[in-house]
Amino acid sequence: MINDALRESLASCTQLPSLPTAVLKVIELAQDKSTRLQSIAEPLNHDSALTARLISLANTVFYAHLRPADTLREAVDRLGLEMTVSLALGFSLARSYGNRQRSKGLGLDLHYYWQRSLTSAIAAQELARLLPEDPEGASVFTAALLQDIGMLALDTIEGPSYAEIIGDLRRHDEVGKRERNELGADHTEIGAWLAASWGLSRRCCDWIRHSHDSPVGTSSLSGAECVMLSGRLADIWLAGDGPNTLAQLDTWLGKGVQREALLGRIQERLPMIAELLDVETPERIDPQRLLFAAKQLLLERNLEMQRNLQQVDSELEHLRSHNQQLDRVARFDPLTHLYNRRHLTILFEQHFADAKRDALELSLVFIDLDHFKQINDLYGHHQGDEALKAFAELLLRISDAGTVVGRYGGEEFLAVLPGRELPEALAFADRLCVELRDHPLVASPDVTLYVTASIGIASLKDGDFETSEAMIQTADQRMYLSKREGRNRVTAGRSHL
Ligand SMILES: Nc1nc2c(ncn2[C@@H]2O[C@H](COP(=O)(O)OP(=O)(O)OP(=O)(O)O)[C@@H](O)[C@H]2O)c(=O)[nH]1
Repeated sequence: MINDALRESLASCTQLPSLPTAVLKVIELAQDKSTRLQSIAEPLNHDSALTARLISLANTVFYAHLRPADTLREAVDRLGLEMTVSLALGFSLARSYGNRQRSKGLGLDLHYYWQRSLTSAIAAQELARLLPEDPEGASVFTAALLQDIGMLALDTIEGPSYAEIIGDLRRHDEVGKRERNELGADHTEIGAWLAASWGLSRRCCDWIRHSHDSPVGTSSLSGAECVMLSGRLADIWLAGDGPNTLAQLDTWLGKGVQREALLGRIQERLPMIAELLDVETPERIDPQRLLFAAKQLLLERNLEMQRNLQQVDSELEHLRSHNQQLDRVARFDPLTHLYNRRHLTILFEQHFADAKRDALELSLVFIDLDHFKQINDLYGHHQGDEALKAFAELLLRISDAGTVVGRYGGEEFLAVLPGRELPEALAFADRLCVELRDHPLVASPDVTLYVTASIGIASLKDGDFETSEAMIQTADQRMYLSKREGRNRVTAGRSHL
């Protein structure tokens, strides 16, 4: 979108790039389907310089006939309607705009500008010719030739500051970005607007507007896409980094396009159109060498990408293992490797909710080791730790697959028995007490350590608990009762409270 201020400047500017009446007339005639090819020649006949150029162009090898064309009518006949219009247009603009600006010695490098425009135009047309269906080569020629015409308009409005704003002409992608930032619109929009004001077809204006977009990348290119790629192809000659430009183009050109043939044909045609527009032919390139260098570049990039991918893979692996570690820290007790209090509570809440919903049994065994402070005091903290670890192993050993055990606090443990009633929970607690009685928790050459436990049991059916916390609290109170009554015992059910 062109902003209001810019639109006003464009509307009030009397010096915008313009076309002679004869060329405007030709454009108008060309829009009319009933126009006979020959009537196109009439308005142009008065422009002797243009006439001479068109005739000489029509006699080049590209439009070769047995007999040379002597008149403009014959030249138009050979060149065809669109091509005549295109060349008349380019010639008139290059003639008037090029000279004026060069004499001032300010602003845009017009010589470079016209070299790029004409190379683009030829590139678009040659690209279109290589495709299985030619999307009207002459039309793409016009749109590609005029794709940057908006730059001339912006240069006229902004004066010498325009060249400063857009910076290095060789970095064409940057030009559009800078125009949008600094002036509120880029030259493709202005160019489309200008082309519409000259009466060029809607399709041509659209192609100019989208000339700097990227192709969508389907198997074959459209006319619009030939125009989109034309400036980038021109940069192979003009931006000073052919292999890189060619490598960037590679994916868009696709398999169907013979690159060497394409570059060769563009190069062959450059001198003749350069002469018509009165600019120097861009320096020749060696397509074969350039393609080889581009291929090397692509290979290097491929390798670089593979290296990056490998790095990303190993970083991902590292993150994954770090996450696993974090997950372990969040769920497990570092000393005993049993579930920690937080995770144990979550799991119990889930079992409690399931049991409530499906009217299932659920029992909870609250275990507190007896006189643990004394163990630490007598044998040292390290032996205390060993005892806790051994107790955790014992818990796991006597638990079946459905039982969930964890460390609830310092020397407190919980066993959650889903689907189990009070008698089964009692059996579990008794087994635990028997194991503790019969086997020392620590048996090293220095220490033999027997530990007892005080246990409280709560079963869902027996308690009518509203919440999981209430059930834990009851089991805890019953464990406390076991302590009060002399430790090393199990308390379960109401009768014990
Ligand atoms: N070695 C070791 N000791 C711990 C750990 N966590 C808690 N303890 C100790 O466990 C002891 C618990 O002491 P108390 O709450 O007084 O209970 P108790 O000595 O077991 O006595 P009762 O519970 O009344 O039988 C404290 O001395 C804590 O330091 C641990 O990870 N390692």
